[in-house]
Amino acid sequence: MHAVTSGQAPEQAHETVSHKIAFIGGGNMAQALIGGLLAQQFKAADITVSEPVEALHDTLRELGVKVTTDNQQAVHDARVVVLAVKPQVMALVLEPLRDQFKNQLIISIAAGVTISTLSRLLGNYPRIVRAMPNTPALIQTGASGLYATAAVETADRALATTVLQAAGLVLWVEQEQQLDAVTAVSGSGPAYFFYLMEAMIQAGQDMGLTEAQSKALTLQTALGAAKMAVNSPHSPAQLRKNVTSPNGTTQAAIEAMDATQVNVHIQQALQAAATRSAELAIALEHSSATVK
Ligand SMILES: NC(=O)C1=CN([C@@H]2O[C@H](COP(=O)(O)OP(=O)(O)OC[C@H]3O[C@@H](n4cnc5c(N)ncnc54)[C@H](OP(=O)(O)O)[C@@H]3O)[C@@H](O)[C@H]2O)C=CC1
Ligand SMILES: O=C(O)[C@@H]1CCC=N1
Repeated sequence: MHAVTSGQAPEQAHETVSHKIAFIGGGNMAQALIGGLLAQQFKAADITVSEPVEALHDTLRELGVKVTTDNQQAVHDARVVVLAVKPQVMALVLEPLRDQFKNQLIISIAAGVTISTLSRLLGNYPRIVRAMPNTPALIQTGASGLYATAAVETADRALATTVLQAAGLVLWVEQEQQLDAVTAVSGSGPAYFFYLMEAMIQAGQDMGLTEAQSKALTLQTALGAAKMAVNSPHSPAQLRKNVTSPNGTTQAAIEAMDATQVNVHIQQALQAAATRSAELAIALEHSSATVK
């Protein structure tokens, strides 16, 4: 795997790039990525979002971007097209766009939709990068896994890196299958931490704290633990041991987690996410319509 951390993008990315970006689908993940782009060097006037749900238009317009319901119009002048619709509707979305791509780099962020499926749906259009970002993109602390076939040129890889780097960490994988693992770890990952936060906030309340108190303590602890894990030379395992005094309170908590094999359940949960990603890939491989 090749990691490209956030910060200065490769030099090629800044050559003759107009940065005109079209998003097909303007939901949660598109909005998160747009938030990251706007916080970096990208101009709102260069971003067009095609989104059929009128209720989302005001939210999108507040970001300053152009909003349309016409996918063909959105992709027409774009240099980069981000496919940000659900995997299940990708075939329906791409069918009318099949002949619209001439000079655009396509970045698909849809879980489980393979390059071969995208390429087939687009009449063998070659300039496709798959990316798996996550919602902290909104605050430029996202993490994205990227994959492209060997046919995709360096300049297009650099451009994809530039776009996703606006959202945070970029990491290229060498095999497309690894995107299933990326999806399980970081694509879906924010949800697992929110799930843990929900449980901790509830536990604090059950033990006598107010909701506000428990929430404040839980969120600050999550922030502190994440910052320590990112900045410390020690592994997460060592940092955990540092909190765990012999026969103390943390040991009691960890023993309770080990007794019910919480770690095994977490591994099984991530495996389920990766399996679902692979299932979507298989279901969509020969599809020309919607898939469950
Ligand atoms: N949410 C996340 O954390 C992440 C999501 N992803 C991927 O991003 C993609 C989008 O996910 P997310 O943003 O959560 O989904 P959302 O449902 O929030 O956004 C997708 C939007 O696309 C709209 N849409 C449906 N059909 C079309 C069409 N024909 N043309 C244009 N837009 C259309 C949807 O409208 P409607 O509601 O009417 O269908 C919806 O508003 C998915 O493929 C997902 O796998 C990747 C990484 C993380
Ligand atoms: O849940 C999903 O399918 C999408 C992909 C990764 C995060 N959300």
